[in-house]
Amino acid sequence: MSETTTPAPSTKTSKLREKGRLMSASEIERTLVRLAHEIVERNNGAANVGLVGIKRRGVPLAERLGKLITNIEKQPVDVGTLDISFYRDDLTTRDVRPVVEKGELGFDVTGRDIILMDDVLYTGRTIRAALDALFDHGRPKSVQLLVLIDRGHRELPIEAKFIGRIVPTSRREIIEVKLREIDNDEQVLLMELAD
Ligand SMILES: O=P(O)(O)OC[C@H]1O[C@H](OP(=O)(O)OP(=O)(O)O)[C@H](O)[C@@H]1O
Ligand SMILES: O=c1cc[nH]c(=O)[nH]1
Repeated sequence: MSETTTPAPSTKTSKLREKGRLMSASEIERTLVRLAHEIVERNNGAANVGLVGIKRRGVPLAERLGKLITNIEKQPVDVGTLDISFYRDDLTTRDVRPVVEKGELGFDVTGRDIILMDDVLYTGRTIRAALDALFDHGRPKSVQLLVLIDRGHRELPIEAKFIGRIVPTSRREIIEVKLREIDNDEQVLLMELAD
């Protein structure tokens, strides 16, 4: 993947201040229950569905949705992982390239209805890289995108089919999704770059 863009201000190099909480733990849970039902409804069940989470926070989302769908449909659902990391050329973050890390996805995606999932959808570049990576593993029948938060500012023609919450944002704002499996915390915060 050789592609450049001007990213959101990096949470790793910039001072951020909290503007408010967008979702609590119980709101995240209820949203995932709703999304599980939507996936089943729009795919006429889950027999051909496979879930693929993008590291890092797409992975616990995929695992949780896998359990929820299994409970609804009373049959197991395949859950896999794609590892997309960002290569930042310098710490001023003017130049960012999504990099696909080599590794097993976990199941054969060929002919399957794949629900690709991540925590935040912003420019769409992570998803674009994930789609390339997914097709390196096989040829799905369909790929449907699920995100917990859609914050707008797309730079590519990529849209989610399943959305937890649409949050209009400015480019100075950042969505921080915290999940207990990774962050030992569970909430969604709206942050802003401090002056
Ligand atoms: O639509 P995009 O502009 O590609 O942005 C969305 C991506 O940004 C975040 O990852 P981040 O780089 O913050 O890494 P992290 O998940 O490891 O914190 C988020 O988890 C998405 O994967
Ligand atoms: O606000 C943003 C933008 C990209 N990725 C995030 O996690 N939050």
